[in-house]
Amino acid sequence: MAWDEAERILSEADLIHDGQAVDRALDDLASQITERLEHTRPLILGVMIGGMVPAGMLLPRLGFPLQLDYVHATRYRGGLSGQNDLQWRAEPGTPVRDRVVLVVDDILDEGHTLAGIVEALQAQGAAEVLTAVLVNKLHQRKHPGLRADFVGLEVPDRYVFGVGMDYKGLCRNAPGIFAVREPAPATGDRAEAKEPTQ
Ligand SMILES: O=P(O)(O)OC[C@H]1O[C@H](OP(=O)(O)OP(=O)(O)O)[C@H](O)[C@@H]1O
Ligand SMILES: Nc1nc2[nH]cnc2c(=O)[nH]1
Repeated sequence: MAWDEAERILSEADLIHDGQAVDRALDDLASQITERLEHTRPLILGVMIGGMVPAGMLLPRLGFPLQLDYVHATRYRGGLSGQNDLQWRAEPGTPVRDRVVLVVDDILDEGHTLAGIVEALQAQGAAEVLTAVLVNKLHQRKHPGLRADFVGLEVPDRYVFGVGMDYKGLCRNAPGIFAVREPAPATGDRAEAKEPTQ
């Protein structure tokens, strides 16, 4: 575990959304989800590990009958970039056949994790699979056609952590959403960038 490194990264990180913004986003997510799912007796599946924090903050905001369970599927496995394969560590313990299922995760980045989970739940006979993420990362590298049904906040195309999201397995408890500070460009790069174009 990179404890010292994680402390330094947190102290130098840029705050993208503070705790109040996260709370407002969760309120907003909850009202959208309520409008869509309140009469469906849904099965809510938190995606371990990161999804457990936003799922835990979201659930008390949902005032209708629902059932909670989890799946554990991971692509990053403590690293800062995703592997090609989605590793399943726990399939849902509750049968999903004929159920309306809401998958709750912390972040939609390239979308391979959510796509793999949605595909598995559909293959298991779920009646409908919806997805909710606390944050959506803005870039053009998404798994084709992948969008979350409910999105709390947008984040820039940087490595982010906090509210469930980790930095090398740590910092998931940071109370807002932070982005790892990017190193300043090398002097040579800067000089090159300033070079006038002919
Ligand atoms: O959209 P993608 O590019 O597929 O990435 C998003 C996934 O990455 C993180 O999981 P990770 O594999 O790091 O596991 P964790 O929940 O244990 O942090 C996060 O919790 C999402 O599940
Ligand atoms: N913690 C964290 N996990 C991710 N999984 C995919 N993208 C990210 C990210 O930016 N931060």
